[in-house]
Amino acid sequence: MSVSPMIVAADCTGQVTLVVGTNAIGVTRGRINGILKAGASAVVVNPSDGHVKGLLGQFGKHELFQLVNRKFELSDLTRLGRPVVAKVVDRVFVNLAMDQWPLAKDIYDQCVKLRIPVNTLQRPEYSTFHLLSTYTDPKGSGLQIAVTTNGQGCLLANRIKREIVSSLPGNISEVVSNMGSLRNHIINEDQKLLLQQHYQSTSELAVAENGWYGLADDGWESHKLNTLVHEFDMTEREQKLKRTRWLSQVMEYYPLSKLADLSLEELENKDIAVLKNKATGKAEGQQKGQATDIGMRSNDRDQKSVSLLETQSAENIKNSQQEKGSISLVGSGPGSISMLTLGALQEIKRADLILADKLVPQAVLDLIPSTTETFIARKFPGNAERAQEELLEKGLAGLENGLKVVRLKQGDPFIFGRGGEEYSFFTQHGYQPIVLPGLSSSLASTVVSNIPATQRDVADQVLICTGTGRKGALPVIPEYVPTRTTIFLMALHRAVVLIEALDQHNWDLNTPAAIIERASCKDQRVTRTLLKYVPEVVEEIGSRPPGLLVVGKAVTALLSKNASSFDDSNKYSVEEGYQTFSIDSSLIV
Ligand SMILES: O=C(O)CCc1c2[nH]c(c1CC(=O)O)Cc1[nH]c(c(CC(=O)O)c1CCC(=O)O)Cc1[nH]c(c(CC(=O)O)c1CCC(=O)O)Cc1[nH]c(c(CCC(=O)O)c1CC(=O)O)C2
Ligand SMILES: C[S@@+](CC[C@H](N)C(=O)[O-])C[C@H]1O[C@@H](n2cnc3c(N)ncnc32)[C@H](O)[C@@H]1O
Repeated sequence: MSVSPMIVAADCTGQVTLVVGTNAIGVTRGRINGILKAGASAVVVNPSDGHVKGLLGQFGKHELFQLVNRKFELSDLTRLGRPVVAKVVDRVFVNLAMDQWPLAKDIYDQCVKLRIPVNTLQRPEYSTFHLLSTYTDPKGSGLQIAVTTNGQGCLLANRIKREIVSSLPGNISEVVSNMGSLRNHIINEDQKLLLQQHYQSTSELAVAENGWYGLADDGWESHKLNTLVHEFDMTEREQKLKRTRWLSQVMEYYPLSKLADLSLEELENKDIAVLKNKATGKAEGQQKGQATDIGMRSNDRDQKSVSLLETQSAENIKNSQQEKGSISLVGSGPGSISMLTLGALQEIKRADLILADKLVPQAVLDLIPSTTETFIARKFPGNAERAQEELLEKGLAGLENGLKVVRLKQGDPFIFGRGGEEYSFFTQHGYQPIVLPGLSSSLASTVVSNIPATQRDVADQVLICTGTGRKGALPVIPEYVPTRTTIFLMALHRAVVLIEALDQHNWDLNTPAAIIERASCKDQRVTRTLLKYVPEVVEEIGSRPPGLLVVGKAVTALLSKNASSFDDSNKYSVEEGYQTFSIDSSLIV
């Protein structure tokens, strides 16, 4: 297995960092700056020279900066440090000229012996750690982004870091600050209360795995994100942890830029979370159903603040009292907008009211005109049924007010999308829904993962099956057919019980399997393995929802022999990313 250095965020508060030499003064200044910003003392050991004057001018007044004006001695490593660690320094940067490499090697050898982390400029062989190209949010939200190419060139790392930072929403600082304060508030309120209640009656305080938060963080361990919660008979603990769980779901699923506005009461409110533009009614001069330019909409969407949980604007209701509304159930495909049908695109443009699945990704949501009321169902574990009811009620209210209502569903409406139920609901209320098919993730995910769902001499049939039935029940387990490709949806959060059930029904556990997450999205991940390893692999790689499980020989049919042989010493392979081709925006009118 290839080795990659461990990337950590080291808390250096109060530590002592030695800087030996001031060669490459620009780098030295950067090092000192970084040390001081991390709350550590920077002790520069260097005989007087021009650089020293400049350094004193820049850092001399900083209480954590110290200059030792003399040649370096090895004993500095064990006498300039903190008394609490017997004066051994905590970290060393060596910035000596190339002709002083013997001293650099001596320092390195001594640091290794004393277990002091050491970085020697331009000498990775004399370094036990290296710095990364780092972005720190200047607004102080706490967000930091670090990139390393591990020796392939710091300029490249800098360029990649800039690309990543520029791809973030403009309000990312507010997103991080807001979500951080919500999380701390909830943990301090809910979990502390539970901790007190829970531990007043038991002696479990001693139980090792309960850290400060006191409770297993099922909200934060990603593979447990979708653990089943029995909606109508939650335990007191589940009730109290509901806000924690919903916060982790919102962090995982909601458009990033919208998290800056999420408020505490919106995590408590049983109603549907909404993404609604504060503007009332339609844009100036825009007639209902008239397509407007996407460029204007997308700018508006970023500039206008968006609030959650508001009812339909009075303007919309006034404008449409006189007409009978219409409803369409629209499949939005697996995620990439290149897989949106033209029909779906047109419905999105012409809707007055959009009721979206939480799984509909931001790329598709961004196509929605900024003046369109948009509601995202909060179908989190433990709230699926209630959110469904509220969504239908909102749809009915819109129809009765004469609106063009679009129920924007993930993938295809009739593949595990409750499309049939919704069709019946609206028909029973006197509205004839139009249903527009979408590319289901079940089949699209095999294509984008190079898995031919059927192929001569490999697979002559395909089965799409749920991993989770009503109230979390297991489905009727299908028979094992060696020439079948089986695609399990809503299955990864319960891989253990599902694979146990397949085993009990004589499935060959050595059948190739693929965990496909966020298919067709930029952060797609395809993990190939064998059926028997799936539960432990799911736990090891964590969850990047939504994801599904494909089982069958087709999983490795297009791979080379050695790329598809898995065993106890090589249990899985991972492919990251999907190079979606860019869509010509002139096609999106
Ligand atoms: O991690 C995973 O493996 C998938 C977890 C996952 C589930 N639902 C989900 C996802 C996708 C996601 O959130 O990423 C998310 C999910 N489940 C469903 C939908 C479609 C919709 O509600 O409009 C959606 C997407 C909703 C949205 O995006 O807003 C539909 C659903 N949930 C369920 C079923 C099966 C059924 O009710 O017969 C069905 C299909 C019904 C049909 O055939 O049309 C049941 C289900 N799915 C699931 C659970 C356990 C967790 C939960 O309570 O939601 C449960 C238990 C329950 O709802 O009672 C798992
Ligand atoms: C309730 S089903 C909705 C299926 C949707 N109607 C369709 O046709 O794709 C939700 C499940 O679809 C799967 N899913 C949806 N989008 C996905 C994606 N982009 N990549 C992988 N799996 C996806 C996951 O298994 C998720 O648990």
